Amino acid sequence: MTVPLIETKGLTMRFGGVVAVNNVDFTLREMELRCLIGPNGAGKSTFFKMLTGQLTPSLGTLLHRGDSIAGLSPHQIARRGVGVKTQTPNVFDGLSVIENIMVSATRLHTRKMAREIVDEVVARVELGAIANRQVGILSHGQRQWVEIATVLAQKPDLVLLDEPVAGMSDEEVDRTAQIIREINRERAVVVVEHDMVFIRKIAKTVTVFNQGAVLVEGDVDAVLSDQRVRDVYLGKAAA
Ligand SMILES: Nc1ncnc2c1ncn2[C@@H]1O[C@H](COP(=O)(O)OP(=O)(O)OP(=O)(O)O)[C@@H](O)[C@H]1O
Repeated sequence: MTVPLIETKGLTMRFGGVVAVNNVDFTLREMELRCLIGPNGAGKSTFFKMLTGQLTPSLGTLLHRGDSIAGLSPHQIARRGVGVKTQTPNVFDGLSVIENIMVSATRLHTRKMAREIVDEVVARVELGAIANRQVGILSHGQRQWVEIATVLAQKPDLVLLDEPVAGMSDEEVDRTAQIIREINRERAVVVVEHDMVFIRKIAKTVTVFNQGAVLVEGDVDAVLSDQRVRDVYLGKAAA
């Protein structure tokens, strides 16, 4: 049997008396694209932060290619090939697009290799037209794409994206969906997102969280038409 890229068993996170993530079993295969959805407070961000090393699980196992990563720092997890785009901005406004990607690439690679990576990532995310612009003057969508490019510059095998289309226009959402599909040609991707239109554009398999646990998981069409999902989430969120 092949070892999963990520596997959790009984993963649990408590904040005092609040059980934010409760006994979650989750498996992600190499090259998979998985969307995590669920209503506010369902535990998606907490689960995501355990994968990235921002939070240390209270209980349970968390494996990356069979090795425990529970308690490793975000930097150690990044070195294992897990790239993360959080909701918090992580680019330098005063630097150009290329400079930002270079800074990120040189964190994990030699300068010579970083230069090659910058060219590859600029092409992959189609940032050539704005490559020399200062990030501070870019539109919201363009900034998000630069953020994604800085994640790709670390050459991860797994890309974790927390609400990548929040605040984007319809065109920007379309473009982001394209970028994510492109990334998924070579890498596994986990996306936490609220935007159902976007989920339908990119998702194959969806995991629905509710009250800290996995409510249902499966093919996007089956999941989004599941009555239990509609009751907890779509009934309120989708028109
Ligand atoms: N640092 C913290 N301290 C205490 N409680 C927390 C903390 N972080 C999250 N929680 C609680 O854990 C539960 C799950 O929150 P979480 O942010 O993971 O949900 P979510 O599904 O990501 O929600 P949203 O879609 O609103 O981002 C909530 O009840 C939240 O209030």
